[in-house]
Amino acid sequence: MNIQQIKQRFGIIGNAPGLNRALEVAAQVAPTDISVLVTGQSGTGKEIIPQVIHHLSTRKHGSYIAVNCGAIPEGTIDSELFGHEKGAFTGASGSRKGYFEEADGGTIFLDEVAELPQQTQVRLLRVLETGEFIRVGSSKVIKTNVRVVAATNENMAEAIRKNKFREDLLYRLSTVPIKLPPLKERKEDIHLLFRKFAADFAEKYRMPTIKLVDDAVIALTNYPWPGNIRQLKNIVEQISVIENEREITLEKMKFYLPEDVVSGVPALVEGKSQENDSFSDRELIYKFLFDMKRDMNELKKLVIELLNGNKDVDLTGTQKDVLNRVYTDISNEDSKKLLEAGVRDEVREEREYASQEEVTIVDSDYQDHIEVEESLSLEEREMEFVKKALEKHHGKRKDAAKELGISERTLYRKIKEYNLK
Ligand SMILES: Nc1ncnc2c1ncn2[C@@H]1O[C@H](COP(=O)(O)OP(=O)(O)OP(=O)(O)O)[C@@H](O)[C@H]1O
Repeated sequence: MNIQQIKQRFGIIGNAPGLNRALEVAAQVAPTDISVLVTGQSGTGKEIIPQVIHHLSTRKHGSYIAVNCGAIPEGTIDSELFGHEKGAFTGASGSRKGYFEEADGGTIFLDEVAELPQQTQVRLLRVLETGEFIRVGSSKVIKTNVRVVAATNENMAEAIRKNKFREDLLYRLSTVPIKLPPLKERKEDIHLLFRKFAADFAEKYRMPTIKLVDDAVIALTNYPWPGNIRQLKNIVEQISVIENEREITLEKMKFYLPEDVVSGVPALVEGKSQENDSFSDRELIYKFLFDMKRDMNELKKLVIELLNGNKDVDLTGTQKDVLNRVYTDISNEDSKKLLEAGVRDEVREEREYASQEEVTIVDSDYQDHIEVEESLSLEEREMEFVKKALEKHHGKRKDAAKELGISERTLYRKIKEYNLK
C-alpha cells in the first residue's frame, strides 16, 4: 500500500513532508514486530500511527488494544495491563485477564507512556524483553505475543534525567522512533485540514459549509496552533456551530484566535504543559458555550410556541427536558434569579417581536445570557459539566472525554481536581 492509499484508507489529511515521512516509516516497520515510539506534541495525530502499523501487519486479524496510560489511576494500572488473581487486593472478587493477555497475537498501543508508574515500567520492560509477565497477586509466569507501539508528548530525555522514566525501557520501546511534526511546521496542510473538518461538521450539524475569505486563510496559516490539529478541529467546530454567516471574515476568525497571535506575535508561552493546560480549559469553556447557546435557542423556540399557541399547550418530552436542563442546571440561587430575569427580558423582547410580525425563530444575539452566566463560577460549571458527562456514560472516561471534546488525560486531571470519585 503506498502513502496515498494509506491516507485514503485511514482518513489522514495532509501532504507535508514530515507527515509523509512518518507514514513511510510506519508502513516500512509494520510487517516486523519491532517496538515503535511515536512522539510529537499533543494533538498532532499520534493515535493514527499505531492503527496504521497494526492494520498493515500480519497481526491485523488479532486484537488491537489502545490504552491511555495517563488516564488509568496508579493503583490499578498493573492490574489493568497484566491482570490479577482473585483476592489480589481488596475488591478483587474474581480473577481478570489484563490487556497484555487479551492482546495475545495482536497489538497494544500505550498512549501517554511517560505516565506509567515505576513499578509498571519494570513489568513492561520484562514483557518486552521476554514476552513474559505475572498477574497481580500471582506467581505464575504467563507468556504473551504482543507488539507494542507507544506514544508520548513528553520530552523523554528530560523524563529520564528526572528519574521519571527508565532509560532501558525507553531504548526498548523506541527501537524505531516516529516523529509527527507540529501543525505550525505543516503550514501547507492547515487550510486543507480546515476544509476537510468544515465539510465534516457541515454534514454533522446539517448546515452549509463554512468558508474562509482570503485574508482569514492567511491568518489561519500563520497562527502557531499550540494545540495542533485537535485545536484546529475544535475551532472549525466552534465556528461551524456558532456563526450564522457562513463566509468567515478575518474579523470573525480573530475572535477564535487570540489577536496578538494573529498579528504574528505569539501570545502563548512556549512550553508544553502550559499550552496543554490553557487549551484544555478553553475547550471546556467553548463546549459549555455551545451547549448554552443550544439550550437558549431551544428555550426561545419553546417560549415563542407558548406565546403563540394556547396557554394549555402540552409540553412534549423534549420540551420538558429543555426546561429541566436549563433550570436545574443552576445551583446558585442568585444566579438563578438573574437568569430568570434574563429570560423574562428575552420573553418580553420576543413578545414584542412576535406582535410585530409573523413569528419565525429568531437566532438573536445571546450575549445577554453570557453576561448573566458570567456571574456563575466557571469552575462550578465545569465541574458539573464533567460530572454529567461521566454520569451519562456510566463512568466510562473514554466516552465522557469524547463527548466533552477533551483528552482522557485532561478528564482524568479534572476528576482529580474536583474530587469526583
Ligand atoms: N492528518 C490528519 N487528518 C485528519 N485528522 C487528523 C489528522 N491528524 C490528527 N487528526 C485529528 O486530530 C485530532 C487529534 O489527534 P490525536 O488524538 O491522534 O492526537 P495526539 O497526538 O494523539 O494527541 P495527545 O498526545 O493529546 O493524545 C483527532 O480528532 C484526529 O482525528
